[in-house]
Amino acid sequence: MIELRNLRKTFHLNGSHTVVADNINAVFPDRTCVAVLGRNGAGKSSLLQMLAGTLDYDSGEIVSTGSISWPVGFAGSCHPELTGVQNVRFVARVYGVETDDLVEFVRDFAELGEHFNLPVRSYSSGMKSRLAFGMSMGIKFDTYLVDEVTAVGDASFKAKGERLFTDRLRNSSAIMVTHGLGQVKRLCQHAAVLEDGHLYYYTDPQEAIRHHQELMKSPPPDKNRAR
Ligand SMILES: Nc1ncnc2c1ncn2[C@@H]1O[C@H](COP(=O)(O)OP(=O)(O)OP(=O)(O)O)[C@@H](O)[C@H]1O
Repeated sequence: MIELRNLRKTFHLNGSHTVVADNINAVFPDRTCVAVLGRNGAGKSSLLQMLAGTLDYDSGEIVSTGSISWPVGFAGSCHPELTGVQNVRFVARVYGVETDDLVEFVRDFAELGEHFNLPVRSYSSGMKSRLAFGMSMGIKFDTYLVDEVTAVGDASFKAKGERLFTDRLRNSSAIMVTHGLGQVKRLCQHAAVLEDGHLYYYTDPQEAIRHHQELMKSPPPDKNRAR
């Protein structure tokens, strides 16, 4: 379970202030996959980073009862100068899991071939995502944070990724940022919409999708206005 209590986050850049979380209160329950929808720039990735503990917030609290993954997404969470294998070994040690088991799991899942033994800086963005997704899914977390990454690869790879993710969801939760509404319907039991610093939480994903689609018809709010 993860609970947000009056979570507030503002970015300050060149004299402008962007409020991405305006005193958000929400509970993400155990063993539930929750989609986070919202327009570009709403603050979805920032929210995942705050949940992972990699981004500070201004005020409020994030209370959690279990382990939380790093946010798995396109923005590489791997060291570019290390090979795929070295990155996996490093992560295995950090999270205290059996190193060889995780290497074999990721080798099998990510299908990187020879690249697995080459520096990550030589990978395509899809390869990096496959490596990061494989590493994350190879470790048993109570909550997986996923940022669009299941959209990576060709149709058969996507299906494979989704099967693995679905398997993990039997025992874990996930908070998944996605623009893929089909995926929300297939994978998520709940969904939330982030708009103008507010998080609208729905126990029926269809309602969240309707809300999101309605919002997308109107221009974005002025995030820089004083409040
Ligand atoms: N380090 C930063 N400094 C200043 N502003 C930032 C920083 N990081 C993000 N922002 C701004 O905060 C807002 C939210 O960004 P974020 O990446 O969280 O949005 P998002 O909903 O994930 O967007 P997308 O759907 O495009 O990926 C954007 O306006 C972005 O420009």
